[in-house]
Amino acid sequence: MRTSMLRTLARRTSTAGTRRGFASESAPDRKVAILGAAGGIGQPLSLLMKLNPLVSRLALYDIAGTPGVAADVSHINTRSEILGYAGEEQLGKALEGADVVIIPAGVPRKPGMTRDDLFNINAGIVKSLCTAIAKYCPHALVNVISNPVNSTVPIASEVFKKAGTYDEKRLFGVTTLDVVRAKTFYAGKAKVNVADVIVPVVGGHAGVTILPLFSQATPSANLSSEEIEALTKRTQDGGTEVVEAKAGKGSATLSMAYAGAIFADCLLEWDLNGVPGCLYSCHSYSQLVTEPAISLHPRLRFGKNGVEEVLGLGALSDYEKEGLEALKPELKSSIEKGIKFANA
Ligand SMILES: NC(=O)c1ccc[n+]([C@@H]2O[C@H](COP(=O)([O-])OP(=O)(O)OC[C@H]3O[C@@H](n4cnc5c(N)ncnc54)[C@H](O)[C@@H]3O)[C@@H](O)[C@H]2O)c1
Ligand SMILES: O=C(O)C[C@H](O)C(=O)O
Repeated sequence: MRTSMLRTLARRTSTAGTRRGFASESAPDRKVAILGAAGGIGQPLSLLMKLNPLVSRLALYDIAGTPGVAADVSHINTRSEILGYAGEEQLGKALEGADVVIIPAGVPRKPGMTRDDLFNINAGIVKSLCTAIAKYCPHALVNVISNPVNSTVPIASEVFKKAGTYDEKRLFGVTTLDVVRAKTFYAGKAKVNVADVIVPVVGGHAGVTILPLFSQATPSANLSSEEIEALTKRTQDGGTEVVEAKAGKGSATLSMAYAGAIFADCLLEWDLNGVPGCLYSCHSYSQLVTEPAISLHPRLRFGKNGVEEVLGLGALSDYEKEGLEALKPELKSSIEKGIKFANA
């Protein structure tokens, strides 16, 4: 269902000039803030969020470079008003009244690095941005993209706990890109229409902590265990595949912007607008933190107050059961590292 978003957006924007071409005035006012908006992910994500008719105000914040991005994006003839903010002194204004905050701020990997190698720089960035979120928009839904996600989300939750604003139902690590990849790779191997594919992915967002559940993939296909293992490995190494192909010029940006945009769209439609009975079956890393097991659940049901129900893992194959046991120590230690940093 999510994959139809861009087609829908394209259709809506292509009818510009008609009443239907823009979000109706009756759609609720929704402010989305992107922190790190001038970066490799931030720019295409700003574009995609500008195309989303559920957004009425889009605040683009970065330490520098946002006036240009904001001027550029603001010329697109869609509903949202674009607000550009640069420099720490403008962070509060960027966040005030935000319903959804998306954080792609921070440094990306180069070949040979792990995501955890980014911790020293990105942990501090996420901590300070979340401190500001707690102050200026404590009830926002917060989507953390900055790596290492397995540690930055715990940092965010600790900051919010200290500020008294923590709501486990409103904080998300964006691992949607793993789902996007799993669907693409599975469709290619199973020779099925990618638009029809559903693959739950559980765990965290780094190497073996990413666990795609191909045994539950639909449409089902008769893949061999070798093929399933190869698909699993490719999904786990998808980020590295891009980092190596970019050869020092960063990591996934365009596919990440897409993944970040569809997840935010899901929250805007299903959570904030309370569309009933919807199930987002492809993500997430939520409600985690002190209890890693909780973060392993892939399916979330959204309601007006964020996550309303966390559904179970479903039946796992023996291979997936092994993968699940293998990922727990690394995920747990990354979570603990984040918690320790936030409380130091
Ligand atoms: N969760 C995922 O699946 C996923 C996927 C891809 C990348 N990432 C991560 O996203 C992050 C960003 O990647 P990128 O390719 O866009 O990097 P980038 O270097 O191109 O952009 C990062 C942006 O963050 C900004 N920034 C730095 N400090 C900031 C601060 N304190 N406040 C606001 N903005 C700040 C920079 O100015 C820059 O514009 C990296 O940590 C990367 O590892 C995560
Ligand atoms: O691999 C990275 O460093 C970026 C991101 O986490 C990804 O999965 O593409």
